[in-house]
Amino acid sequence: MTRPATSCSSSAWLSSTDPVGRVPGPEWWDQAPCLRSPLSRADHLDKAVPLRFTDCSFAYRAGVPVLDCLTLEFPSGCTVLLGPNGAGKSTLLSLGASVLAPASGRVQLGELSSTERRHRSEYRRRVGWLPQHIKPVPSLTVREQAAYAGWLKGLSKSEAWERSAKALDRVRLTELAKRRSHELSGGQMRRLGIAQSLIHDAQVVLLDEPTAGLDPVQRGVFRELVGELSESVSFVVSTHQTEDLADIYGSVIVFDRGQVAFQGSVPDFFAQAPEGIAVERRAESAYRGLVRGEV
Ligand SMILES: Nc1ncnc2c1ncn2[C@@H]1O[C@H](COP(=O)(O)OP(=O)(O)OP(=O)(O)O)[C@@H](O)[C@H]1O
Repeated sequence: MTRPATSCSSSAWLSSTDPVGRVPGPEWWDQAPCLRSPLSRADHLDKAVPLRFTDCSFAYRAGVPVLDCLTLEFPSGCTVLLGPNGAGKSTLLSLGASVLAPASGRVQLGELSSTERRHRSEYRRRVGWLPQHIKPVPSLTVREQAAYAGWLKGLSKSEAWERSAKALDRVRLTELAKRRSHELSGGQMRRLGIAQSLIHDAQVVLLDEPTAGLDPVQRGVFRELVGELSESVSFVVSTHQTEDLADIYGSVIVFDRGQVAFQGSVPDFFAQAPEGIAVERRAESAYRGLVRGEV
């Protein structure tokens, strides 16, 4: 591996020749050596590539399926994924991120398969993912951790370092860039996770409860960020927060017990609520009518 450009050389992370060996990372970073290969410009030309699940089945334990022959295509644009606890939303996003592999069926981004060995690194470069539980990488600063995520997704070290500044700015973490990431609060850590998932210009970004623990101002920042990026990136956002649905998303998927209970536009979703329900209660009412609840 080549050394980074000069402007970056003061950073401990950038001066290491093998950051993968030096830093024990969160689960998706542990796969770094097989993920890492240089990005080309052409990778991001065609943004509107559908993420598709075809006849997908998955179980953590034999005989207890979380997904059973699920077929689902996420539309381009911003999609909100709703569903009760245990419905399988995180599992679905982990399969979409290729952190988990289906027992049968296919997960594809366009023509790329998440499980075919020859497609895997390309697939992972095109998909950004914020897991539900994001961990600090010991000894790295906030900016180093963001840059490290970009490097693992195929950016050069110097490019990852440059882009990390923009990514942190987007989530309003610039002031904390030099702090060790393990010193961040839960909400700040979440914002770092969002920055990491955006740093390499993925085509599809999967965010698992990105606004959990964020204060109202930071939820507003998230809303603006998604609005700003959604012309060039497709988002799938799993959340339990339905208040600002119409302000952020174009489509809604309600997931219940591993199956799609509803898929459609935001107005179609609101139309599921009984007539006469106040505007501010329509999303909650529509949701309640569609799900059977926790398993
Ligand atoms: N690592 C695991 N090992 C065994 N079972 C698991 C594991 N992770 C999730 N499950 C089970 O799989 C099912 C789906 O869980 P999942 O986390 O995907 O749901 P979810 O919709 O994201 O829930 P929540 O809204 O509470 O985050 C649940 O029954 C859960 O108990």
